Amino acid sequence: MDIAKVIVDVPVRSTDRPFDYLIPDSLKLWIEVGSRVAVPFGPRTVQGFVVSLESGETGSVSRMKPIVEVLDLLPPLSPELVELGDWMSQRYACRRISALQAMLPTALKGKAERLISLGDAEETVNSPGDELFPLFLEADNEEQQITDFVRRHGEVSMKLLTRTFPEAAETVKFMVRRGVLAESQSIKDKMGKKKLKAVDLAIGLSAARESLAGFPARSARQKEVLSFLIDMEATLPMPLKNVLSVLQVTAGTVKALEDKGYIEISEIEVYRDPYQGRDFKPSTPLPLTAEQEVVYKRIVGTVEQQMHEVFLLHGVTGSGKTEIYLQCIQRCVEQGRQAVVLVPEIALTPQMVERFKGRFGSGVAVMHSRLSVGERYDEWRKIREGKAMVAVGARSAVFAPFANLGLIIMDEEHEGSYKQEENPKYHARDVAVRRAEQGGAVVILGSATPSLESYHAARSQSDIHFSPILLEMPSRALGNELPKVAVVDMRDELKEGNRSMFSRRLHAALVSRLERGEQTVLLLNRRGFSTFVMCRSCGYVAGCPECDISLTYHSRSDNLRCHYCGHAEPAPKLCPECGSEHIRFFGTGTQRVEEELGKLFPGIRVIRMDVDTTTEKGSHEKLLNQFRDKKADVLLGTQMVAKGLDFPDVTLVGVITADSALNLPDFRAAEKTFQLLTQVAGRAGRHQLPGEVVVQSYTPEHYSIIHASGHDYRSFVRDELKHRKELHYPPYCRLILVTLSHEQLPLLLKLAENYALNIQGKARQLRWYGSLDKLSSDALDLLGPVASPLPRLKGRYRFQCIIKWRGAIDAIGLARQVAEELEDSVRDKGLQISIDVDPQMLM
Ligand SMILES: Nc1ncnc2c1ncn2[C@@H]1O[C@H](COP(=O)(O)OP(=O)(O)OP(=O)(O)O)[C@@H](O)[C@H]1O
Ligand SMILES: [Zn+2]
Repeated sequence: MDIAKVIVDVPVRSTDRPFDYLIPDSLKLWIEVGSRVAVPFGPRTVQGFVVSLESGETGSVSRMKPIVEVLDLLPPLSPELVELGDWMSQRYACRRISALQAMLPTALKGKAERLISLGDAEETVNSPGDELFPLFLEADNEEQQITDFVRRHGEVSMKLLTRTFPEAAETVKFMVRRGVLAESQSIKDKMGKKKLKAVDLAIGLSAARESLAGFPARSARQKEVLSFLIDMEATLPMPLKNVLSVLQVTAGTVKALEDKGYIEISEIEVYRDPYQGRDFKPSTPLPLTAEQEVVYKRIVGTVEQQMHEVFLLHGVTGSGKTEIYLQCIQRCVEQGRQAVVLVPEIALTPQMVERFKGRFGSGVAVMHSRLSVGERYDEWRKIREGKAMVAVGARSAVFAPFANLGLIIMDEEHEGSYKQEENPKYHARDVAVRRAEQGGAVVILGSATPSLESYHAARSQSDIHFSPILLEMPSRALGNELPKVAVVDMRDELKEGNRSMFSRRLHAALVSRLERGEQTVLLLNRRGFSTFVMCRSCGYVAGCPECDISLTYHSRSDNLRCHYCGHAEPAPKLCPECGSEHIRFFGTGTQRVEEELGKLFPGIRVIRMDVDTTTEKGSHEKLLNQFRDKKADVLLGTQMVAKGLDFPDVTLVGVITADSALNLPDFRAAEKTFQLLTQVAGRAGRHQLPGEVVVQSYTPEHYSIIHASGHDYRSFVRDELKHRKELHYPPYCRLILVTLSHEQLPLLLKLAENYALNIQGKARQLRWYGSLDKLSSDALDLLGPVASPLPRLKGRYRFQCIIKWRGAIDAIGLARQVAEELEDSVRDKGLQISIDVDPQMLM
């Protein structure tokens, strides 16, 4: 094998294919499928990934450029992941490089760096013993200083060189041209490995013991260090800073011991552990309930056979799904295979992590966005280097580089956050199923409210995505009832003169919890709300000058911000349109609810959890711990409070407005409302004390609210599927959202119409175009073009088309092909086309 096919990191469409490179003999041992390499590309050196190896004919090989270097000892990608990347690029109409990069931690997004070393000319002049000619090394000669500096380092980055010699750029260029210095390029990672000075014994243990006697009183401190190291022999090498802090000695003392040859100080590589110093309460497997036992047996049988299968575990809140996950993982690990647990980002609570770390200890790697770049890199390396058996993480953990993955669990599988909204726009559920198929692994999709796509696929064995086996757990593990849910019609409250955001029912329920010392969770469904600024006199609404959406008021900084482009401006005191002072902030923010609570219940202790109070690292955990330790009566928050919490003293859950999201232009609005209400209701009464739920609504007659209050998933599914079928929405077809954007509106309009016409024309030729009414047939339909719900973003106008399709046709390929043809046909590079396959948001 002397040719490597490489996908290069150059973000244009024309490079979205493998390029051939020669593998130099010196690198033959190191290059595998999945290796990350530096390769020449035009005048530059870029990063790339080896996707296959071939032997070439002599003629073609001689013209190829060689690979410059291999960037890692272990290839960061496995052949399996490379193949998965290939699949993703077709499934999501994305570039292969972006699929591969999505699999790796940010730390490995290497960028080219200019390196300077000694050139041939310099070596012939100076190398025959320049110590013989000290006079030539005059320090005031800039060229000579630079040469010396480069010689001392062997190779230096241009960055370091210009930092040391600020005026050097011109001189270096001149020297490179004369061949005195040579320039090359290499790839430098964003983040290096963390190294630490560590102390170890340099002589044998018994020799060290004997030498203790030889220390005079003057070196008593050194003796102390040495005898300490002898005692701690089992944990050597030990970080130097620990020795210094434990013994309160200076670095000089330790250095003196090193000079005498007793010990050695060297650099060791350490993992940055985000959970360092934390004790997790060890847990052991619980005896399973009868319901759990049936489900466990069914899944674990397949795990033991190492076969591929997808299970949809529909278990009500508190049914003990997590215990099933834990025991299945245990079986998987006992077989020498590894497991991935996916949880939605906001459900990645410390409580969740604790349950896995408590069972599997340090064999658990945790990956989520709150970790620093370095921490994430090190958790990833723990997996790659075989030091972890279980990975718990948000959506991208589906790419955890395990060598022999046996089980992928996706908790709360219905969550929209499993879909990535930037390129590559993948859904972790589909990627998980595909990855498990490749490697003969089991997938468990767990939820109290499965997505309609998964549930429908399980029941009808439809071929839209995959065909999971449905397993159900209808009762709670601890035997207690699901909480009673009361729905309050807020229109009646208003009619009867209650203008507060709390209904009388919720108010009374809160009072009784405060009296009994029990706890309450309050949910403010913020989807669909915004705290925008409006003038009560003229109706002016403050909007973003770039994006055509209203600005959001942030009270902390007293300014207005655009959530799409980041534009910020001071909050106005007077209306810029009419000059009126009656310009106010609208919408119900968590802060306003908190203020209201304070007024209604003096002395009430509230913990507010939302994006504002959880920006700092660890703040989420701190707030939850305070609540668990009963330092507050009420936990008030957005969606964050709805998931995964399991606190024994929570007996009341209140939902301030259940239906705020029902009117969004989103065909999943009812499903999301139902899911959120069911999830949050499930936080109440999970242990001994019975729970109560109060849901406030302006449309209590809506079926999503009625069925959520009855904990009636099946009826909800029945009603919702009826709508989906009538209106041709998933799961009865699939969608592709195509968004075209350009700075010039008239041109964009023309291009968007072209796009739609071309799709329709081609579909007609292929005999795909037609009605989606006939359920069984291949069909494709196109809606639009229409202005996007966000018609302008960052100064660009946006139009969208929605492709609806069904059957065994390559609609994704068509959407992509037509987009590329359109891009090629316009010379103007200002056109951008984004393709979102199976979109979660139609915005
Ligand atoms: N077999 C068992 N024996 C005793 N207690 C159990 C058992 N299984 C689960 N539990 C307990 O029941 C409670 C609910 O379980 P768990 O949190 O796993 O439910 P869940 O299905 O994941 O719920 P949710 O979907 O609401 O997050 C927990 O306190 C858990 O410790
Ligand atoms: Zn904006």
